[in-house]
Amino acid sequence: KSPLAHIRGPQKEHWLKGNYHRIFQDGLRYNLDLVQQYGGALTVYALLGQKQLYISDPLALHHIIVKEQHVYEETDMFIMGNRLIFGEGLIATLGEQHRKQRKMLNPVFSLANMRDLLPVIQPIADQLRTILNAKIPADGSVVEVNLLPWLSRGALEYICQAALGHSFDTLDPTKENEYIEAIRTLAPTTLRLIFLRPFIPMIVRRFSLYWRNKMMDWMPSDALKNLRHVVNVMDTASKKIFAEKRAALENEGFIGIAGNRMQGKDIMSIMLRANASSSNDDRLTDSELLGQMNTIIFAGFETTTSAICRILWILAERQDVQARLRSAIRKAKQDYADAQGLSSPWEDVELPYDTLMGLPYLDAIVRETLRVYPPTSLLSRTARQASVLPLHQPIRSASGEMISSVHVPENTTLIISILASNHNKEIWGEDASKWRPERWLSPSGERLHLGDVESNSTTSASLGVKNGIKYPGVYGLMMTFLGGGRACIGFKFAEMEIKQVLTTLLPRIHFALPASTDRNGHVKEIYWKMNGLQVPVVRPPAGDNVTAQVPLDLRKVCEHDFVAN
Ligand code: HEM
Repeated sequence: KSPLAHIRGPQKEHWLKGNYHRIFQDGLRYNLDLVQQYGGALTVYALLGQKQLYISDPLALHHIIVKEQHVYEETDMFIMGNRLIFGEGLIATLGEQHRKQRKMLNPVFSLANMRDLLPVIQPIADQLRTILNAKIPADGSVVEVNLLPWLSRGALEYICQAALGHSFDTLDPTKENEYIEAIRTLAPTTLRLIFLRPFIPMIVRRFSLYWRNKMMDWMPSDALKNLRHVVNVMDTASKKIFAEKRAALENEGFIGIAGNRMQGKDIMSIMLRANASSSNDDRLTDSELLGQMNTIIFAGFETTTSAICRILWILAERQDVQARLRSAIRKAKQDYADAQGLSSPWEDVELPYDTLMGLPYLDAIVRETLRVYPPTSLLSRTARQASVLPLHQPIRSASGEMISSVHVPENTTLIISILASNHNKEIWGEDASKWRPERWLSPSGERLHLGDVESNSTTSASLGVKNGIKYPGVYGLMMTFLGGGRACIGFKFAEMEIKQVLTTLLPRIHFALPASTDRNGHVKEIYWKMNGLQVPVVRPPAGDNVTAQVPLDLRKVCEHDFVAN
């Protein structure tokens, strides 16, 4: 009998899909209810009835992602699938090879390098604002704009310029670029092929590249052929950029494609320089360096787009919060302009990195949104050997006794519930599921968060710590960017980008939920699906519940859009 048999969980709900359709598709409430009913460790049925563990207990997660990370690794399906698409980058390697890559790459994402990258993303955020402004009527009336494609194009441009030091003019839809199109279509294409993912390890192990290509030719799947095209385009483009940077490094002593603003301060250039000056043991191969390029761009694009969309949607709904945030941004920009003797309109003032990152109310809004609505809500791991997971909070077993550890058989798949961890009432309080940015602020409005990896403080006042128990997350002790050796390497970049976009858009643009009605009198109601990532759609009857979109009403900002002094 499986040691998992006595761990409780929901009944199988579909002979083929188990509970997966409820968990991964549209399942925010479903996921939270599971944990409410069964606790921090439960079993669920995956495809074809396989039992998996679903974990949100803080101590168990500490074991999975920190203490026994070598046991609980990414699944073969994830690693092999990513290797086929991205090459030998961070999300396609395990164990010692992954550790070596992180050793090289962690310093590349240092605070000092983020400071250097802020001036790169500022003009792009300005360009986005100019584009949106051009759509807004000058007479103060409202226009409905689907923000998703614009925020997504912006996110792609920030990460391409930051990672490659190269502009693809992504915000100009008239300038088509094959590489950008490939990156943009990658996620939807792989989503269409999700049913093939479980077979990837078997196919990779049994068939050579020649036969895999033949199988692709024979299979009547446009999505599969499109994926092969996308991968080829990404591969060709990344090799070309890589060769240019390598040549620049060798010829000129710094890396930078002619005409770029970066002068070798982009992520790839920093990485190439660090690699060139490292010892033989630490040095990454060309194929590993190349593998990071598309990985970083892909990992940093949809996630931040989803986060920015979510914040703007919340601000559109919560006009009081929008006004308070806009006022805080005005004050910060005016103060900075006064201190520097700047004469430009306050709306156009660019805040330096430390001021931007230190704005308390902005910080509270970003943190609270990423906590309550983590863009990546669920992750998988495989137990590479049998192990025991201790639990902070005991659970009731199928036979009724309370147990405080779970025996995990070798090859068990585990689901890490970032969502349920961030909603844990024991850690975050009874109102854990409520979006309340004030929880990150002291009564006098100062920043309260003490839980970042850089912070040494773990006082009892610290948010995210209860009686010494905390999640091992790198950001505010929440699990949004994970923790341990595979934590998100780009979380500081994501935070900077989100804050820069908000401080650029809010001074001139007012956001509201769409108010106009269709011919049947229905208003568009935005609903967030949970399909792996959080995806905004418009609910029927005004929408189709499928097409990803964020339609909001935009207008010029006027004086009553600020908090009265
Ligand atoms: C709000 C935005 C973001 C969220 C919520 C997010 C979340 C995450 C999470 C949960 C992981 C762990 C995945 C796993 O273990 O399977 C991860 C890994 C990763 N993220 Fe992010 N991320 C964001 C933005 C970014 C950005 C902007 C970049 C690049 C600049 C980036 C680059 C990466 C990379 C390369 C990894 C793989 C790390 C490794 O395996 O060592 N992410 N991210």
